[in-house]
Amino acid sequence: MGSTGDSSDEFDIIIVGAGTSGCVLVNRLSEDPNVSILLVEAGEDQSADENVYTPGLCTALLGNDQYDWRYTSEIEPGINGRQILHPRGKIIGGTSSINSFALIYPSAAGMDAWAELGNKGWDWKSIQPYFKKFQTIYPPTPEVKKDLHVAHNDETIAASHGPLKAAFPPTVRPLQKAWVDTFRTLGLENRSDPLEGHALGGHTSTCHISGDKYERSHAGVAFFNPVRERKNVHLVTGALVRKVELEKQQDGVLTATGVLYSKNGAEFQVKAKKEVILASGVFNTPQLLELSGIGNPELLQKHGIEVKHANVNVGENLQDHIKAAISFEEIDGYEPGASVSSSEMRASYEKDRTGPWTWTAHSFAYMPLPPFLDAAGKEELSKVVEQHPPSSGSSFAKAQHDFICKTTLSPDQGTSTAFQSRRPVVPVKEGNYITLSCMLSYPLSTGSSHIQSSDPTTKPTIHFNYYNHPLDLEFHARHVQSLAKLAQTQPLASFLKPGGKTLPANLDPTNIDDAKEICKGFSTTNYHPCGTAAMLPEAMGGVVDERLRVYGIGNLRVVDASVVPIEPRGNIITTVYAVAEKAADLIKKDLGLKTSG
Ligand SMILES: Cc1cc2nc3c(=O)[nH]c(=O)nc-3n(C[C@H](O)[C@H](O)[C@H](O)COP(=O)(O)OP(=O)(O)OC[C@H]3O[C@@H](n4cnc5c(N)ncnc54)[C@H](O)[C@@H]3O)c2cc1C
Repeated sequence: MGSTGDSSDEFDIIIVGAGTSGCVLVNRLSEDPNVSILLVEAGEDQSADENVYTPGLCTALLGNDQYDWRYTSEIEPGINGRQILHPRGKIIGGTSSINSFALIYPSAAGMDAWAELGNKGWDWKSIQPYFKKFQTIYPPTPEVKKDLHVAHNDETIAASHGPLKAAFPPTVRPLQKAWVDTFRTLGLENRSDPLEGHALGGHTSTCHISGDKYERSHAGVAFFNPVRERKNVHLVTGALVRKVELEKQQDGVLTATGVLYSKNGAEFQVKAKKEVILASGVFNTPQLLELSGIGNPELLQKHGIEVKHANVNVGENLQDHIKAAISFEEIDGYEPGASVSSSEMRASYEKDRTGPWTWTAHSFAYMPLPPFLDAAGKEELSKVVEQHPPSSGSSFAKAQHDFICKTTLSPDQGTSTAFQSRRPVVPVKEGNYITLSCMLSYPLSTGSSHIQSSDPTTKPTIHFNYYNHPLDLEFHARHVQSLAKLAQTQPLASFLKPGGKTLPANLDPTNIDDAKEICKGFSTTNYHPCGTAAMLPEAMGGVVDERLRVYGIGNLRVVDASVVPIEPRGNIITTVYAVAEKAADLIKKDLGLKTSG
């Protein structure tokens, strides 16, 4: 690995952010030994830290300055004025190094909707191969395969051949089995390989945990470590990029020529001969664009930043997956794991990678709404949709609205991702609970993330506008009602105490108004913000084109969750990896880079 930090340094490509996307890019682009790449990361390499690599210790990472940027939303009127904490990884591997491991997949219809917005080459058929390219899936044991009715095709597992390691749980707990069996009772067992884009119903997800050592497989260990010794790869950590340098070229095109970063109190200017790529994440990427003079002129002028290129779309279109939950008191005597002390858990994990610290349970479902409604409920849902046309006249809002409403009315499309966990939805003094959650897959509400100062160390102002679009609350409350039905279905029902308590107390989810109160009063983020530098035609709200080039600027791209125009159905990281893999191919082609293998 080469040295950096010298103000005279010059590279072919500078990637800002060694996070989920940045690590994929440096791995793939450095396959060409003739291209020099600098990766600039604000955090440090903490892959050897037990909180990072031990699945069972992952909660220690959140809200801790050592690993987390610790963002917070502004007051959100739609959720009773609450503010929501938004962790983001400040560490090699970025948010993949602090997240919750679940690998859930988008729907073919959802990806096709991206293409229909004008993004040529981003339909499901074109992007699907990249979901296999980024990972290697360890096959489940025969017992796990049988008990969990695993739907992943053996061919898919065999064909996955990428750096990220993904695995099924090593053992099956009774509640995990009950989860998939409950969906079988409802006729909603998922029989479709989730990587085929048509999954529907209950299943157990894989996690990005290595199936041999039971350690977190994050972008840093999977994508960056194998290439860090390449002579053309250069890394600087603890370095905050303050802005992208832009210069007008002889042909009149405003072009990215490098970045300015600070480290240990000193500033460094580094040049990029070919490209600067922002992979800094959903809040920091728009912040860097704005600090560099690309954004809404009014906002930039307010903060004394020279307007280099006006684009009011920068930092807009922020979307997130919000989740609501109900907790049910569990039967007496079912408390798996509760009898094992943390010193015992540590001992078994350290000795031979066994015990509860190896895994975090991931019982998921791609939940359609209509199968949980009776005839009157379906009719009512259709009426609700008719009463709420697109909220603004923009062509993006109309296209987004049409796609989401059509999908929500379909019995064959999962429009919430449901899962079970053990943490009660509100803190309780006593009792054991099973919590069923549902995350609204396709939100219509959009918000923004913008600078509030020209100082790069000041956090941006983040507004999600949760439930700002009335249909989000209508749809989400009905999904909450589905959870109540799920809880009454066997075998899950047999784990819940008959007549036991439910949380939040005094709200009856079978009543739609109470279900809405559960959403407004208790829902929180599922941590998948996206969309702040959206890949869309500029007139529709775009910041980058379908080759992820920033409009109006030469040699500048964005590759991270910011470019996602419409939230994917499931948890977002599989899509982030697939987008980064596809972006690497686009960049190689555009720059004429060689590919190995
Ligand atoms: C608590 C939590 C749990 C989650 N669980 C899941 C899950 O189970 N499944 C799932 O699919 N998704 C999950 N996610 C979401 C998922 O992990 C993220 O969406 C994804 O990792 C984002 O990748 P990215 O490349 O956009 O950005 P990141 O991975 O965040 O990378 C951005 C990088 O840029 C660096 N950076 C930023 N600004 C600068 C700057 N100015 N100078 C230098 N470096 C900079 C950052 O430090 C970081 O390393 C979770 C997220 C959180 C917070």
